[in-house]
Amino acid sequence: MNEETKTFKEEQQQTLSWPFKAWTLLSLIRTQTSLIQCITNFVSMDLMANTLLSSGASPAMIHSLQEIPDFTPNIKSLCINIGTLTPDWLPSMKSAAMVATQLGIPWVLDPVAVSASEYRMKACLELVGLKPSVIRGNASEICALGCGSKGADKVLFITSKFCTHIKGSTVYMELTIRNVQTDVSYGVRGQGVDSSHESMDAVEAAKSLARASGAIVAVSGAVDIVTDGQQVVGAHNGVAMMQRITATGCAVTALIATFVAVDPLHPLEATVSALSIFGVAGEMAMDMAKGPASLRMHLIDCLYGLDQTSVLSRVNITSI
Ligand SMILES: Nc1ncnc2c1ncn2[C@@H]1O[C@H](COP(=O)(O)OP(=O)(O)OP(=O)(O)O)[C@@H](O)[C@H]1O
Ligand SMILES: Cc1ncsc1CCO
Ligand SMILES: [Mg+2]
Repeated sequence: MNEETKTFKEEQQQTLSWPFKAWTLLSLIRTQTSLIQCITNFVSMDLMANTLLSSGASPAMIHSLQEIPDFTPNIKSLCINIGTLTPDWLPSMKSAAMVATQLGIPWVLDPVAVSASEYRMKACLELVGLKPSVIRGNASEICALGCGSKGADKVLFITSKFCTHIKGSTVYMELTIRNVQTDVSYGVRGQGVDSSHESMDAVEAAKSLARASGAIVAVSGAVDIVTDGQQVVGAHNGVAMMQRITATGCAVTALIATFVAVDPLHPLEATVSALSIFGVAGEMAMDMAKGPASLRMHLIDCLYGLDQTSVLSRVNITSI
C-alpha cells in the first residue's frame, strides 16, 4: 500500500503490530539456531559473537578465502564489516558476498569509517555493488555513502560483471569494476568510526542509498532509521551509553543478519526488529549498569533473557 494513502487507523494498527513481529522473529531465532558467518574487524569479534550466541544464533568468524567455497554455501546469512580492512581480507569479503548473492543467502554490510580513506570508500562501493540485502551504518557513514546522492551516484557508476562457477566446492570468480571515480572528492575526509551526525540527518542519504543499491538501509542512533528507499520506519529504543561501548554498532549489524536469516523475504521488518530488540536489551541493562563495562555485560545477559512481556511492552517502532 502507498504510504500516503494509509489512514491514521492503519498507521496505528501497524505500530501496534511491530512488537508482535519482533517477538515472533526473536522466538524463531531461539528455536532455529541459524549459522551466521561474520567477516568482521578485530575489535568487534568478541562482542559480535556473544551477541549472536545470546540471541540464540550460532556465529562463525570464518574469513579465510580458502574456506569460503566449502563453508559459505551452508550458512543462513552473512555479515561483512570493513572496520579493520586490509588488502588481504578484501578478497574474502568479496568472495563470500558473491557466493551469498549467487545462492540467495541474505548478507549485511557494515561500512565502518567508510570516509576515512579513498581505499576504504572504493572497497565499500565494490561491496555495495555485490548486492547486500541490508546496509547498516551510523549517520556519518550513511551520509558519506549516500549523501546528496554523490555517493549514490558512485554506487550507480559501478558496473560489476560476475562470473562465478560453482564446481563441487570450488568457486572461481571474476569481478570487473569500472568507472569508480578516484579523482573526485567523496566529501568529508578523515572521519573515524564514531558518528558526528544525528541519525535523523541521514534520512535522505539513506533513502538515496537504498534506491541506488537495492538494499534496505539502516542508520543507528538515538532513533534507528530503516528504509527501503520509500518507506521509512524508526526504532525508538536503546540508551545513549551504548555508544560508549566499542562495537555495539558492529554487534547490532550482525544481529540484523540473524533476524534477516529467519525472515529473508521481509528484510525491512527484520532489520527494524533487530535494532529495536537490541535497544530494549540496552534499556533493561542500563537499569543495572554502573558504566559502559557493566552495561556491556548486562546487555548480553538481557538479550539472552528477554521475555515476551518485556518485548511487547517496550518495542517502540513507528513510521517516520
Ligand atoms: N543516543 C542514543 N540513544 C539510544 N541508543 C543509541 C544512541 N546512540 C546509539 N544508540 C544505539 O547504540 C548502538 C550502536 O549505534 P552506533 O550508532 O553507536 O553505532 P556505530 O557508530 O556503528 O558503533 P561501532 O562502530 O562502535 O560499532 C545501536 O544499537 C544504537 O541504536
Ligand atoms: C574502534 C574500531 N576501529 C576500527 S573498527 C572499530 C570498532 C568499532 O567500529
Ligand atoms: Mg560502526
